[in-house]
Amino acid sequence: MVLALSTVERLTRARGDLRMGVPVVLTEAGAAALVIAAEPLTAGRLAQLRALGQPELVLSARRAETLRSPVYDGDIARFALPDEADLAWILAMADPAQDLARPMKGPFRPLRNGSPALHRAGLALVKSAQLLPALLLVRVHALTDPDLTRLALADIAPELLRASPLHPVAAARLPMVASDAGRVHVFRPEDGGPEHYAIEIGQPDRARPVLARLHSACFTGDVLGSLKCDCGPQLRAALARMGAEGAGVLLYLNQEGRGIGLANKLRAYSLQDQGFDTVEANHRLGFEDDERDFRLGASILREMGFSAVRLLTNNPAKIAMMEAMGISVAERVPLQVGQTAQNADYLATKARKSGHLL
Ligand SMILES: Nc1nc2c(ncn2[C@@H]2O[C@H](COP(=O)(O)OP(=O)(O)OP(=O)(O)O)[C@@H](O)[C@H]2O)c(=O)[nH]1
Ligand SMILES: [Zn+2]
Repeated sequence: MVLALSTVERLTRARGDLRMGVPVVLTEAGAAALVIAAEPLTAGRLAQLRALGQPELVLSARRAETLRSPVYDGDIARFALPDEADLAWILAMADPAQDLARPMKGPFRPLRNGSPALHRAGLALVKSAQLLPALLLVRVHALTDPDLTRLALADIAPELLRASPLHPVAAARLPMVASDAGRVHVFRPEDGGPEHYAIEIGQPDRARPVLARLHSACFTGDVLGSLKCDCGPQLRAALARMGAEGAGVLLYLNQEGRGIGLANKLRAYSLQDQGFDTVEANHRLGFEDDERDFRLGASILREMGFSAVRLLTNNPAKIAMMEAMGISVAERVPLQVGQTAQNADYLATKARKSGHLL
């Protein structure tokens, strides 16, 4: 008997492979390519790739623009990998950490012939694995290695890379400082991705708009008391308000660093120490300003039986996404706490560039 894996199962496996530094096979109408993420690349794997053919380096357009290299393929850029390029060169192309100290010098050899479809799909996959958006691609003809995960181009559709349906797995009563009547629910996505949590306070009436907060994980702010952002005070103020009103629901979404993960957020913090603001830092790393999928929050709310919220937020994008997902926002409840000397510039940048309400 043959057990065929579903597309979602192969996508999840591919993300794991890429994070380990294992190549994945992408196919499209007879063409095939091996892709491997730049971040976990080793010298041994690089040598194996070179033995198979001429590797191409793929970066996001944002990263290529930072390197002042022309971009021919819209949101991505392809380069010939120079024969003399070693691991350090590839990492310096991928990671902006040393951009100022040791600027990368061109001329780079951008590629513009042939279809960039496999390159683009590979980069989306690498990014969804929360790795720096940079990869090597080698075109191959016949591929015999049955151990490698294979994906067809159609498997890497944007909707498949996003959060998959979530289901409740466990819940328990949790008395908290903010309220005796707390209950924590864990939701697990079908694609094996990170779990997300709902903290229910009291017994909110499902027939009326519930006081709700969509909180994105911030290890540095929530746990360490970082002064660089306002997340910790926002988390505690939201719970306190729900405790005072006697009812509410706070979703704790594991979308650390606006969806780029803690490692990349710390890379962004290092760039901020070099003088770039929070948005510029994300762009230099090759990410968009905000890589979160707020549909996640709406689906958990719906799963819990809520259809209308009084949303604690200063972010209009969260309100728009709730409405688009059929959760009506009866009221925006501002959440302005935790301003410090160290986060004044950060909050001002969010207001100026990301449309946050003050
Ligand atoms: N990439 C990146 N992420 C950051 C930075 N500072 C904070 N974060 C992350 O930003 C997110 C903030 O989450 P929220 O407080 O839910 O979002 P918000 O968009 O500010 O909206 P509201 O607080 O609801 O107004 C968390 O995931 C933090 O980890 C930064 O400088 N760079
Ligand atoms: Zn934070």
